Amino acid sequence: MADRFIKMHGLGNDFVVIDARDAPVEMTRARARAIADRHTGIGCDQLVLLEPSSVADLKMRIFNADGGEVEACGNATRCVATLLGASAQIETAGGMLSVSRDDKQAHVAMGEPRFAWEQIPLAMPMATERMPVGWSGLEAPDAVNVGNPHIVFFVDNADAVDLGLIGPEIEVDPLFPQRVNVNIASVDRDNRLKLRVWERGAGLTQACGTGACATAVAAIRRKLVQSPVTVALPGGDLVIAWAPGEPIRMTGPATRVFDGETDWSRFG
Ligand SMILES: N[C@H](CCC[C@H](N)C(=O)O)C(=O)O
Repeated sequence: MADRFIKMHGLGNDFVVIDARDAPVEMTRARARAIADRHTGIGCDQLVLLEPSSVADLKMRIFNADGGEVEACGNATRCVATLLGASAQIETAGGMLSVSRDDKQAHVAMGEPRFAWEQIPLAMPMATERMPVGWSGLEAPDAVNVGNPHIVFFVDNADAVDLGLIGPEIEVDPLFPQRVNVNIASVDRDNRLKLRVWERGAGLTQACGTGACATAVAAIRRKLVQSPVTVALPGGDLVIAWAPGEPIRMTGPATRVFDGETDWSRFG
């Protein structure tokens, strides 16, 4: 019997979504990597597996293109929100998420950000604002956990940084025991951030929802912008709202591209 999937994207960050709520699909690192492969598989930045939940409308599991299972994916959360009712709860490894949708946008409460070095996590005690570290001229970043680990550098022009070169180096630096998503941001014009992201386990993507959340939180803390802030990614804009003590709220589009069928036993 053919297995169904839905190809979706959030601002060009693309997903293969498998709804396994009625029939389990065994997912391994090798199978996730094989499905995500853009040459020999279906192709996506992340694979999203939906399973039954005893505490929410469903459980969302996220696998990066390298096969690694991770805690959070903001763009995928908006996509999954459009498969549910007007409002819903989604259980993830990074925490419980409240989502809602209208005919154009999806809205996600991403939980509260965490800032302590052991919550990022870092390999040693360290201030996580204007950290005393640097790579190839990128200095004094902020580290934020928004369900998954992010490091945020603020520069004069985000487009002037060769993120394809420096991103993979920082991603695997021993300072980050679970690796890290690397964000390069600049204040674009009044109250708007330009953001480029090297994603842990996926590389350069058109957009990163959790990256936009982490960057907006760091910029609001530094008083570079005020909440709500527009974050301009290569694939388009997200609006992020946050104040200390509150969950991060993200709003943006989600696109269903096509429905497909395959046999998962072919992969991995
Ligand atoms: N690469 C991320 C997962 C996907 C995040 C991104 N696609 C988003 O929209 O948040 C990580 O390893 O934590």
